[in-house]
Amino acid sequence: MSSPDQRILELRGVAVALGGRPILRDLDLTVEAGDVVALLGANGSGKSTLVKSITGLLPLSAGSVRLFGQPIREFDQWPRLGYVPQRSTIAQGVPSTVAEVVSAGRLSRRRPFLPARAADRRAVREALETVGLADHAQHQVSTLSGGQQQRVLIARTLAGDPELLVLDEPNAGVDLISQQAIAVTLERSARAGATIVVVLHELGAFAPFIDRAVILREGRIAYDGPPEGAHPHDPHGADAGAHCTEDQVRLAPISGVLGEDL
Ligand SMILES: Nc1ncnc2c1ncn2[C@@H]1O[C@H](COP(=O)(O)OP(=O)(O)OP(=O)(O)O)[C@@H](O)[C@H]1O
Repeated sequence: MSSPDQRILELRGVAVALGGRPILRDLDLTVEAGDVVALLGANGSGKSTLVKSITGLLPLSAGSVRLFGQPIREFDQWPRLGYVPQRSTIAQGVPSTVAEVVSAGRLSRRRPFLPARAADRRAVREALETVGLADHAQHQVSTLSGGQQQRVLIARTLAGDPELLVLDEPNAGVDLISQQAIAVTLERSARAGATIVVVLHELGAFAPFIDRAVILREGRIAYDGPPEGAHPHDPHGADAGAHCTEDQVRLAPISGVLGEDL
C-alpha cells in the first residue's frame, strides 16, 4: 500500500457523462510517483475523457480526483502538471517560431512581468534539445511536419518542468522518426523521475519504458497491471466479455500492443 504522499493521482468512483450519456463509470485509479502508465483501449472507450478529467477540463458527475494529494477543486499547483492534448494544428493562427511556442510553456514558472532568466532560457533550450528540434528554434511552426509540431507541443510542456506529464495520443498522425524522438523524450523524462500517463493505441516504441498498462473498456478499467500480464482471453483482462467479431475487431489494436492474437 503506498503512502499518501507518493500518490500523484487518485481517482475514486469517478463517473463522467457527456451529452447526457455515461462515458466513465465508477472508475478507481491510483498513480504513484515515478509510475509510467500507458492508457490503452478501443476507440471511444473513454481515454481522452479520462485524461481531461484528470486535468480538470471536464467536470465529474460522481466521485473524486486528487492531484498531488489535493482535491482537484482546491488544487492550485498547476505548474506541477504538464498536459499535452491530442494534437490540433498549431500552425494556423498567429505565426510563431518554435522557440516562441516552447517559451510559452515556461510562463507558469517565470516571475511575472520580468524578462526571462537564464534558467528560463536554459529550460527552453533543453526542452528543444530533448525533442531533437534545437536546430529548428527560429523556424516558423507552420513550416514543420505534423510530427515535428507534436514534438514542439511536448517541448512546450517539458519547458515548464512538470512532475506529472499527461499526454493524449502523442503518436497520432506522427511519422516514425518523430514517434521515435517522442519515445526517447519520454524515456528520458521517466528516467529523470517524472510520473507519466500517456494515452496510446499501441505501445510501439514506448514499450521498453512503460511499466504499467491500464486498459479502458466502455468507460471502465478492464485491466491494470504490467503490459505483458494482460491476456486477451483472461475473463478479467483486456478482452473481458468480448464475444463477437465486432469486439474482436475493436480490441485488435490492444491485442497487438500486448503481442497476442485474438
Ligand atoms: N463532447 C461530447 N459529447 C458527447 N459525447 C462525447 C463528447 N466527447 C466524446 N464523446 C463520446 O465519448 C466517448 C468516449 O470518447 P473519448 O474521446 O474519451 O474516447 P477515446 O477512448 O479517447 O477514443 P479515441 O481513441 O477514438 O480517441 C465516445 O463515444 C465519444 O463519442
